[in-house]
Amino acid sequence: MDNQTQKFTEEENEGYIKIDRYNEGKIASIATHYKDILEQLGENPAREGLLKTPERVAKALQYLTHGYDTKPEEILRSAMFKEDYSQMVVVKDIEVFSMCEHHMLPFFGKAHIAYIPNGHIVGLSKIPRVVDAFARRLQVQERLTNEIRDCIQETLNPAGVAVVMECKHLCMAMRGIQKQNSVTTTSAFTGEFAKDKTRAEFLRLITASLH
Ligand SMILES: Nc1nc2c(ncn2[C@@H]2O[C@H](COP(=O)(O)OP(=O)(O)OP(=O)(O)O)[C@@H](O)[C@H]2O)c(=O)[nH]1
Ligand SMILES: [Zn+2]
Repeated sequence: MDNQTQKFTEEENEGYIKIDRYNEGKIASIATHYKDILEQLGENPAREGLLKTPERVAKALQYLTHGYDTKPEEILRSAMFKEDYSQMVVVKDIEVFSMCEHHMLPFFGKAHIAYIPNGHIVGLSKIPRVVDAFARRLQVQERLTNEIRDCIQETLNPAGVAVVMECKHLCMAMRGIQKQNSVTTTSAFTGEFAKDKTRAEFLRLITASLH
């Protein structure tokens, strides 16, 4: 890879990325389009405050979609440990920032995730890292919820996975229907969480965090 195509530094085989370098070619191209967009909006891209805006927006967009360059399964695989623990592990109140694929406006909120180990546990930080890997793409909340569930289920092979996500969508708040307080809840379960009792225990553990 040359400097034009290598935009981020991949951390040693762990599938996630640290943004300390942008794809300069793409930044320049996206910035050119944003200069045009500013003009179309009736702005003057040559005024001082806007001079660097097209480039800033291009970098921000590249950051906000950097999940495409991650390998969520490898994030999990990089810290899986054999452990004889078979109770529910819950990581709750994970901040989520994503962008809806319809309007490219943010949606954000929290994810609550549980799994029941089946021989292996995973490094706790890797669960929020998987959330970010899928959230930092153009998404709908439903697909984001399912992708996180499927990645954990298929990679860690636990006895069950539960994902509950609550988000506010700015495309519903600052435009369109303009409902500032509505929150969307999505959920996805596998394995043991299909059972009412297990699911109820998970929901009880996250109740205080729910909207
Ligand atoms: N199911 C789902 N819908 C979403 C999500 N994010 C945004 N949307 C919706 O996507 C829909 C797109 O509908 P359209 O009618 O094509 O777009 P629009 O004319 O801008 O619609 P309004 O937002 O109602 O003004 C809207 O209803 C949005 O609320 C999401 O994560 N999940
Ligand atoms: Zn939207």
